[in-house]
Formats: sequence, structure tokens, C-alpha cells
Amino acid sequence: MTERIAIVGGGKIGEALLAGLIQSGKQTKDLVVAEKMPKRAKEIADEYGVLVTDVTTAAEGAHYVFLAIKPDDVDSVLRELSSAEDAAETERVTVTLVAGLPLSRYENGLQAGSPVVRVMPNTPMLVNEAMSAVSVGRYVGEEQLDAVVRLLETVGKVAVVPERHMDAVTAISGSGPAYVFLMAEAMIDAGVALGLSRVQAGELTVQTIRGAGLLLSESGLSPVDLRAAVTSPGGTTAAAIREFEANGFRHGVYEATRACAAASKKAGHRPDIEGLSGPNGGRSDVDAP
Ligand SMILES: NC(=O)C1=CN([C@@H]2O[C@H](COP(=O)(O)OP(=O)(O)OC[C@H]3O[C@@H](n4cnc5c(N)ncnc54)[C@H](O)[C@@H]3O)[C@@H](O)[C@H]2O)C=CC1
Ligand SMILES: O=C(O)[C@@H]1CCC=N1
Repeated sequence: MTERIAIVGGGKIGEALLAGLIQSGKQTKDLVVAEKMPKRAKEIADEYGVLVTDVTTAAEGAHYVFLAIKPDDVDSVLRELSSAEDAAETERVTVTLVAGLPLSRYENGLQAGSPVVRVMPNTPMLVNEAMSAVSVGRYVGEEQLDAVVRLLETVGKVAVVPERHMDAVTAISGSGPAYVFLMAEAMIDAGVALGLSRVQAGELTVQTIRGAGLLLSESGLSPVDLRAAVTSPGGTTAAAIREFEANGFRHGVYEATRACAAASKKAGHRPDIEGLSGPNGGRSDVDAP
């Protein structure tokens, strides 16, 4: 039987998922998007040739409903999904891509016993190179988990992690692409400062990051060994690394990822979002005080 997939939210990560699924061979007739902004809905429909509609219509008959919306929009969408469930013939798996919010939020907001999988993906999904970390809700069967993992594997790599690691995962792989893009921006600007044209600095930077990424993932060597191999004794790289360290590069990475994990944790504790209850704001992954 063909699996029908609904994506609620046609923004950046919703589009990355849609594009990745289509590139990996999913038929557009089996994909549907719910997008509330008319301009964005038209862009997605025109670009990908999928049906773009409202949440209830998209969820009808869907085996998987991916939530690619901001945390603020989660409650209203859960209400819509919860009433749409009455008519559902298939057991629907809700797969949330939303940062910060715990599985219990969805399990409490949907009908009792609804299977929910929490995923932290990243935007390289657009080119089928995502890193997705998956945590499993309490009502998810083994086959349902396998099916979600298989779906996500069509657009990249997948790791199953305990939910308590999701904030850390967000700080490394979820937001991680932005750190690399920031590094790219800085290298291009630095190249221009050294007299290269912006186009040339861009080409050099992009291919260097691409090549270094491939080497890292395919050589089987550690980043330490790979860096050492570039760093000739008394040479140019050593001069550069010395400046990075003197300017707190490593410390900056620690602090940035710590802030990111803290922001993710905070999203799960927001008192301004209705439906939070219990000593941990509804989180099942933190210890009660
Ligand atoms: N952008 C990224 O790299 C990543 C984002 N995420 C998570 O994905 C979620 C979405 O992030 P982005 O795609 O960056 O945001 P975005 O703002 O680009 O997209 C959200 C989209 O959802 C639509 N939307 C909101 N409520 C809706 C409703 N009721 N019905 C239909 N459409 C609705 C909005 O109009 C918007 O187009 C966030 O919760 C974020 O934490 C997770 C991992 C990576
Ligand atoms: O910045 C954010 O909140 C989202 C979650 C991970 C990446 N982007």
C-alpha cells in the first residue's frame, strides 16, 4: 500500500523535507502540504506540483503527518489534528520536527494513545544529506518506528536517541549547518580582505568545506588526525590555528552550543504556551524537582 505523507508547514524545513522526499523517488500524488500563508502555499504548489491545502484536508488519509511549524503554532494544529482523527481509518503517526517541545506535549494534545515520533532534522535534507535524530513516543510500535526511520533515511542519516539528548542534538546537528555557513561567510569575507574577488573567494571556500566534509566522512580518520595532516611543522596552517585558539575559537563553539541547547530546553518549559501541566511543564524527559 502506498504511504501518504502530509507535511504541515511549508517553510524552510517543511520544504527541505518535501524536496528530499521527491528527490528520493516519492510520488507527488502521495505527498500533501498544509501551508497557511497563501503566497508561500502557491510557491510550494508551483515549485513541486503537490497539493497544498489546510491541515484537516492534508491529514485526511495520511499515514504520517510531519509537523514543520513553529512551537507557537503547535497547539492549534494539534487541536485540528485531534478532531480530524475521528474520521481517520488508518492509524496516523505524527512526526514532529519542532525544536524544544517534548513528546508529552503532543501525546497530551492528540487523542489518547496517538503514536508520536520526535525528530530533529537539519536543512541538508534539501540535498538528501540530512542528519536526523529520532526519539520515540510511548505509543509508537516497532514497525511504526522502523517506517519513520526508513522514510527519514531516504533523505539522509538517522540516529535514534533518548529524548533527554534532544537539546544537545539540536545544538550540534539541528543548528549545526548554520555554524558551517557562518564559517563560510567569514572565510569569504576574509578572502576578500586578502585581495581575492568575492566570486573566487566563494568558490575556494565552498569547495574547501565540501572537500573537508567528504574527507571527514569518508577517510575514517579523526578531525584531529586530518587537521594534523594539514598542519606542516612551522608552516602556514600552524600560524592560522594559533590565532584561532588565541581568539577563543574552541571556547566560542562550547559557549554557542551551550546557548543553543539552553534555548531548546527553554522552549519545552514555556509557560506562555497553553497545555503545559505538571511539575516539569509536561516534559517526560526531565527529573521532577
Ligand atoms: N530551519 C531549520 O533548519 C530547522 C527547523 N526545525 C524546526 O522546524 C520548525 C519550522 O521551522 P522553519 O521551517 O525554519 O520555520 P518557517 O517559519 O520557515 O516555516 C513554518 C511554516 O509553517 C507555516 N504554518 C504555521 N502554522 C500553520 C498552520 N496552522 N497550517 C499550515 N501552515 C502553518 C508557516 O506559514 C510557515 O510557512 C520549527 O519548529 C523549528 O524548530 C528543526 C530543525 C531544523
Ligand atoms: O533555529 C531554530 O530554532 C531551528 C531549530 C534547529 C535549527 N533551526
